[in-house]
Amino acid sequence: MRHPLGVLSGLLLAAVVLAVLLAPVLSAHDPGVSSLRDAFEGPAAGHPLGFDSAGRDVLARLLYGGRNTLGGALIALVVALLLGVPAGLVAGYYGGWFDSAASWLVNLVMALPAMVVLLASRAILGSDVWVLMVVLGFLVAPSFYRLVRGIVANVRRELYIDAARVSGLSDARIMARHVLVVVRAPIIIQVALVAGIAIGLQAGLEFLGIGSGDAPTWGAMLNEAFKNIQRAPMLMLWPGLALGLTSGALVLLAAGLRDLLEDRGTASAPTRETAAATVRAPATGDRAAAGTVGAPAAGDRAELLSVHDLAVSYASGEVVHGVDLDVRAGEIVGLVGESGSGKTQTAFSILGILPEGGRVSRGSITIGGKEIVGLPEREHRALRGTIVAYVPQEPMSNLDPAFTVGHQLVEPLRYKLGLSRAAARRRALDLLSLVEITDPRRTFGSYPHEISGGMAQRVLIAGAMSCEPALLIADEPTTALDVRVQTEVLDLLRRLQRERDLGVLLVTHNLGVVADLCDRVAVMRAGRIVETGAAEHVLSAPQDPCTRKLLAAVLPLEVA
Ligand SMILES: Nc1ncnc2c1ncn2[C@@H]1O[C@H](COP(=O)(O)OP(=O)(O)OP(=O)(O)O)[C@@H](O)[C@H]1O
Repeated sequence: MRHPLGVLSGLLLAAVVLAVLLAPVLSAHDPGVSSLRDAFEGPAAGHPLGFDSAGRDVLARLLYGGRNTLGGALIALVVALLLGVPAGLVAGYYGGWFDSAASWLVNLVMALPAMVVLLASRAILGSDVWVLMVVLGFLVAPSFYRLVRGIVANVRRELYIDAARVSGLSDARIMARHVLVVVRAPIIIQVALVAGIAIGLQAGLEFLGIGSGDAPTWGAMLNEAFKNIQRAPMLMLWPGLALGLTSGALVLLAAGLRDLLEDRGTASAPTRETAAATVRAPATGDRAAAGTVGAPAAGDRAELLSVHDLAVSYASGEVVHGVDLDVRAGEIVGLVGESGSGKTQTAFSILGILPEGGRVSRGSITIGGKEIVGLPEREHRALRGTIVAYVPQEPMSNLDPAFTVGHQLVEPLRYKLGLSRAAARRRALDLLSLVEITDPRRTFGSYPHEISGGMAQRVLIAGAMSCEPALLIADEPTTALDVRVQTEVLDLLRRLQRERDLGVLLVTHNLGVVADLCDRVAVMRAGRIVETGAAEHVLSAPQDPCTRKLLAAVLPLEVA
């Protein structure tokens, strides 16, 4: 109702579609039966729009013709959607050879003039209007492909997509849940525009006399009326009006949809209320059951994480050169080093999410005794979230802005642990309490932009803890937060480690954080570990110049 023009065009389209569907009810006449006696006769009883040049009822032809015209456009649309959208999704998400091949093909198709191809198709495939509409679908599919590919390629780079991968969701799920939701609105708008184009092209073909000829369509009616324009000009009016109003309504509807759907804030408001209302529904108090789910106690493992002689290489060369690192259950190990020293590359190797082009070129990584170098992606994914979890650096950009916090917590619980919707919601609320969020219900129903950075980081820690992992990798978990919140989040990590016997690998460049939290520390420089030992020992008697430099960076703070 906020967009009257959109509503009006929507209603007009609905009326046209309804009239066309109800053709047998609205007109008692056969659109093909002619009575030459009545040719060019004006309106008469039972024939409100009169007769055409062959003495056929104009209203019947208009209604039945609408079926063919709109049906033809629908076929073209469905073909275009089926070809363009999946191809665009795959090309945008994965890139690579498929993207190159599909983009090449799309450029080729777009270079062809549609009318000429349709004329040639008619010569080869015959005059069946439905077949021509399938060809038209092929010709307009590139507009969907380009639209979807462009958006998906952008969304693919968002951190929340990486976060979803890290939490162990499969590509298909990520595409369905996080990517499709972003392309949905533009696709709907494009559908309205392409429908208008398809109707126009189809009518154009029929007007030129290249369509099926015998079946009534609005374009064929125009063609016939045009031949007799001197004698009965009114015959042009009805199909012209039908085509003009339908195409115009589609364009206006597309504009209205664009105004509403592409303005996220306004469009998502109702959903948000619905989501919040669901969350506020009375919850059953059974929280104990949820606590039983998860991996076996981490303390059973002798060595939780063991990295030996790890090397990471890109085409440009080796960036991590033989790193050794161990994390035991219940231990917090700091991995420190200046920017570019290889901390993140080491952490990503453990998570099995090295960026494209990067690979573990040497060495071994075992988690709970299991070798993970060379593990198929499927098995690696099964480990992520459940055995090893990840807390990323920038909390805000790792939450999907299109979903509530609750939804993002519930999703992995349902699909990784197989919990029912209600059980997953209870567990998500428990997790929010676990990370000391004061009003879990409210946060559960909030969208990421409605919570603070500190809360977002707690939510991500809750998410990481959701499947009770044995090992947590936290990459600079406090850099984006102010000092007070930093302390709170660090306290929270310490508490979780103590209570749950969690092994934590804390990636940071801040030796202050290490002093505060870590049992042991490994210092990296230029892709190598240059110093390692008990945190207390390393901090009180640093051997390596790099450690001394990092230490000097935090000392002024301590003095202050
Ligand atoms: N995609 C990539 N291709 C090639 N080299 C890369 C790539 N990503 C990182 N590197 C290189 O790997 C090295 C280590 O980077 P890494 O991100 O692990 O550093 P870091 O210690 O985590 O730094 P920061 O604290 O700034 O995040 C850097 O020299 C960087 O140039």
